[in-house]
Amino acid sequence: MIIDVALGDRSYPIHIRPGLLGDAAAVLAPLARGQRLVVVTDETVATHHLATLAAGLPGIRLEPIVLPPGEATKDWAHLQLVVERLLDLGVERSDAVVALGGGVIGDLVGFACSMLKRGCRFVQVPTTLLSHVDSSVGGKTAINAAAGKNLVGAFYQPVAVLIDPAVLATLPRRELMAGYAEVAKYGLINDAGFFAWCEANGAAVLAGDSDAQIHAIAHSCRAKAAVVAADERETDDVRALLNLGHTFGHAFEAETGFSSRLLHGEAVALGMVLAHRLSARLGLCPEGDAARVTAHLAGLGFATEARDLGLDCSAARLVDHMKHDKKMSAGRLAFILTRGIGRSFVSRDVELAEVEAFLAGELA
Ligand SMILES: NC(=O)c1ccc[n+]([C@@H]2O[C@H](COP(=O)([O-])OP(=O)(O)OC[C@H]3O[C@@H](n4cnc5c(N)ncnc54)[C@H](O)[C@@H]3O)[C@@H](O)[C@H]2O)c1
Ligand SMILES: O=C(O)C(=O)C[C@@H](O)[C@H](O)[C@H](O)COP(=O)(O)O
Ligand SMILES: [Zn+2]
Repeated sequence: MIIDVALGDRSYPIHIRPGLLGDAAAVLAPLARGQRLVVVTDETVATHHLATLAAGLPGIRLEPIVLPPGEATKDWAHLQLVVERLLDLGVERSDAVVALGGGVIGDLVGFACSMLKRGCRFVQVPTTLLSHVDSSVGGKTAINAAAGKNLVGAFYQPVAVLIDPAVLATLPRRELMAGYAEVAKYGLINDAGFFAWCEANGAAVLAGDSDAQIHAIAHSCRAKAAVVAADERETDDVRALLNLGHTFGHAFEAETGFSSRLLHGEAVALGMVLAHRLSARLGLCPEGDAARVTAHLAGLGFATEARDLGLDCSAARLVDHMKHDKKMSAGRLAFILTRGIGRSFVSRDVELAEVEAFLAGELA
């Protein structure tokens, strides 16, 4: 199956097929200059999947750059390391660098490629559910800064995305769940029917049912491709909806130091619950819808109570993290709220004092 991301002369295909990782020559061989491809990956992904990629590319020499796994790798030091290695390897602008891994590798490598010689091509070969359904598509690339999540980055599109759902067989359940949060997000944003599908099939996705996983991936990629085509640079209050739950989520991630204590998807799951509860408190969303979101995610094993994170911090401190949100403008935060399941919208009417009072209640 191929889904197109329609962006004029920067359009690209998302290929989705079980077994694609070991059979990628048709897409990747034409991108290999001098029969060589540079692949940036992490240690865990290299162990599980690098040999499969290589086996499907006979006659092509892979030059792997292997980084430590985890969110901490999305930092200045590893950005510099990747850029310097790409320069040492003589990567040219017209070369295509392969980002093989989860969202950390995709975000970091995409950003490195955006600046290498003012831009070389890159291919996303995502290996987590989160990167299949979200991070590999749309061209948001970034690293984290001391001040917060994804604060240094660029919009820079890949030339192709290759998704092999079979690689999810080696992904730990906790990581599968983290990706599932971003799947459910598409339903909560603007597709109540898809949220109902998630309620019926979420457990199957997490149990490894390949039909359910492929449906979740394809539906999510189509939804994301449509949003990105409509508002690539998040200027029209369309793409910003993909940030549902992220203003809370990124604050929790910052507070836990971008560590494995709290994964991005786990933070987003809790953040989406809180966005629904805050919307209900503001009289915008039926309490029943907020309860339904909590019930679905809690039923699958997500933490849905901020107080259960064991954070040793005040609501004011979390709001301080939120002040670094990229959706801040003229001192006001654009917050993704909702009128109910599938009815999210961008609000600029939320007072940070109101958010702080709400969070104080959630942490108590
Ligand atoms: N650019 C975007 O639009 C976008 C969207 C959503 C999230 N993100 C970013 O993505 C990052 C999270 O991505 P992630 O959840 O993929 O995390 P990740 O890249 O850290 O991968 C999760 C873990 O799974 C391991 N792994 C990857 N594939 C595997 C496989 N097939 N089998 C076994 N282990 C495997 C990795 O080594 C890592 O330890 C965050 O930094 C987040 O901010 C970006
Ligand atoms: O692609 C987007 O747009 C998103 O917002 C997707 C999010 O899931 C993702 O976490 C993104 O990196 C967050 O973007 P940011 O601009 O808040 O850093
Ligand atoms: Zn996200």
